[in-house]
Amino acid sequence: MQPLETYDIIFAGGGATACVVAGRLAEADPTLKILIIEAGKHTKDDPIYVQPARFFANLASGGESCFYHIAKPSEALGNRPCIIPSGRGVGGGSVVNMLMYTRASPSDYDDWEALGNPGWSSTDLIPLSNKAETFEPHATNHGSSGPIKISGIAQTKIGSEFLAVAAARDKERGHTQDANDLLPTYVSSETGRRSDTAHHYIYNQSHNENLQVLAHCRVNRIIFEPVLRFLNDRAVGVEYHTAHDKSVEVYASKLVVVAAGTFGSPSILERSGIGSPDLLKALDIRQIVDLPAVGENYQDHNLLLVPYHTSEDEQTLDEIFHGSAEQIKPHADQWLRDGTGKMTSNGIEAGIKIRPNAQELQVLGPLFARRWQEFFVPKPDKPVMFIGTMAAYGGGNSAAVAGRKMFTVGYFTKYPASIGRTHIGSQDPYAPLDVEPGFLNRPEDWSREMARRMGCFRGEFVAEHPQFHAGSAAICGEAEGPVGIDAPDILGTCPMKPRAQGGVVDSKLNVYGVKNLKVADMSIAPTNVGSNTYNTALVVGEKAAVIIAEELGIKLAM
Ligand SMILES: Cc1cc2nc3c(=O)[nH]c(=O)nc-3n(C[C@H](O)[C@H](O)[C@H](O)COP(=O)(O)OP(=O)(O)OC[C@H]3O[C@@H](n4cnc5c(N)ncnc54)[C@H](O)[C@@H]3O)c2cc1C
Repeated sequence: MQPLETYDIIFAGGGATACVVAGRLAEADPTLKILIIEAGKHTKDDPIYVQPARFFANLASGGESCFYHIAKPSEALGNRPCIIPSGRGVGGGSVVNMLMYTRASPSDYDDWEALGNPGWSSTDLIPLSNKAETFEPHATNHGSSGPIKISGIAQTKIGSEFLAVAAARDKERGHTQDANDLLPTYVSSETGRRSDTAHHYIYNQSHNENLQVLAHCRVNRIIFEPVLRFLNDRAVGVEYHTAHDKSVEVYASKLVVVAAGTFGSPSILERSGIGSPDLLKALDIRQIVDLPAVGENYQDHNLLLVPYHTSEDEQTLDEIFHGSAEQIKPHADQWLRDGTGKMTSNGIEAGIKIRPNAQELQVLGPLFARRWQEFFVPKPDKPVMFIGTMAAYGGGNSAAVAGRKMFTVGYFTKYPASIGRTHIGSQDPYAPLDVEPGFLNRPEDWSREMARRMGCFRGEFVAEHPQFHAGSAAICGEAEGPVGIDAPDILGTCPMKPRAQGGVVDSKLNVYGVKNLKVADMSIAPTNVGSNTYNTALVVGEKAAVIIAEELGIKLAM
């Protein structure tokens, strides 16, 4: 790659959303000079990213595919810290995630619009979700020609058994339409490959020399230039550190887009002097904009992965998730031969987005009842939880799978009432962040059980079942050590709202108080969505591309 002297647009961060925006703009106008600066490595054609079933071992390895943010210990988690991963590498979360396909509830986007964001309603955004996808399972109201391929070929029977139990034993349950079935995945049935944004929006345009990606480079701050004295500052470039820790400045004539994700984007803004005056003063950073909402409003889904034993004749993915190179080889060989078999699967084959029945509401008590009445009753498309199966052991104790086959049930709360924050603790772009996710701070955030009724059930893997205080349905156990409880569907730390109501960007994604600076990633989501968040990242990316193309007078493909 021959570096250019200046660029038209620079992306600070090259994750799921950035690749969509940059790829769409480059495709529409190949003369546009675009630079993506990404902290992680290139991911092109690397088996750990493109072979779907390798996602688990890749995450469990604790390697360089993710940032692992260690939060401050909190009372609600028994004074333990929790660890929250976020994607790292070209494609960000889209190359490392669990490949589960679910969509936001329409009312989620309508809530965004109602917060003062014209053009962000479900009527505006669902067509953009369709534009991004080719949805292979037969369904109405989905896309049929987008770059992201969605399929759903079950490799085990565990998902269908789970759905059979739900249908037969839980007749009173409330649920929403998406998802309430076998679960689609971000996998192409034609190739068996993961459908991430790096390969499907960026690497497929490697012939375009004006679309450049710098991997292993960490953006430190935005460079500003005053427009006029006393007037807003204008973003003109970024300063980044190379893998060899050399500091480099690079300039953009039209726009800088911060797209470093829910943790990365507020950090870059704060290091650039945009944030709370108290924090900036304490860290000796020159204030560009007084914007105290930066880094606040952190939201996620709470997830518990609860493992069970199953019978030895059951098909599971344990040999790929936890197996030796020798055990994995036949599956990798089959995948290389014709893109089929267990290597194409994430093992997460069924799920239900559930709402409680009248009896459960009684059990859940008055605190949740208030949240139910105020938040869930007026929006019948919002689930309280997602419950789904994984046809493998979903924990990190390798002894668990020695000689026993396992399955796991995942319990996600979709709209936790608890809200947290993330801020920088120093000017150093490599320093750990001060993260307070707020998990379970509010007692309305709760859980539910099904696995013991499934035919494949052969007992709990007790060591990893949550231990509750007597009489409590919502407090985490008192065991020592860190706890994994986030989904990690992280969002909200640079929310799109009016400035006076705690916003960081306006509905055109412009950062308040400066010019030529936008944020485009899941940090702009002002409120939570009732789905895993990759789909919403695609939507934000497609919408950002439309906004930027309109402003630059570029015609985008519809
Ligand atoms: C482990 C995991 C599992 C998930 N499973 C699912 C799932 O099954 N289904 C689903 O729908 N969603 C899932 N998600 C969520 C989904 O992947 C995210 O919502 C999505 O990736 C968010 O996109 P983003 O653009 O906001 O951020 P990201 O994709 O995280 O991109 C941000 C990028 O910015 C880079 N960056 C950060 N700081 C800097 C810096 N200073 N300089 C340069 N680059 C920087 C990062 O390296 C990263 O590549 C999962 C996420 C994770 C992490």
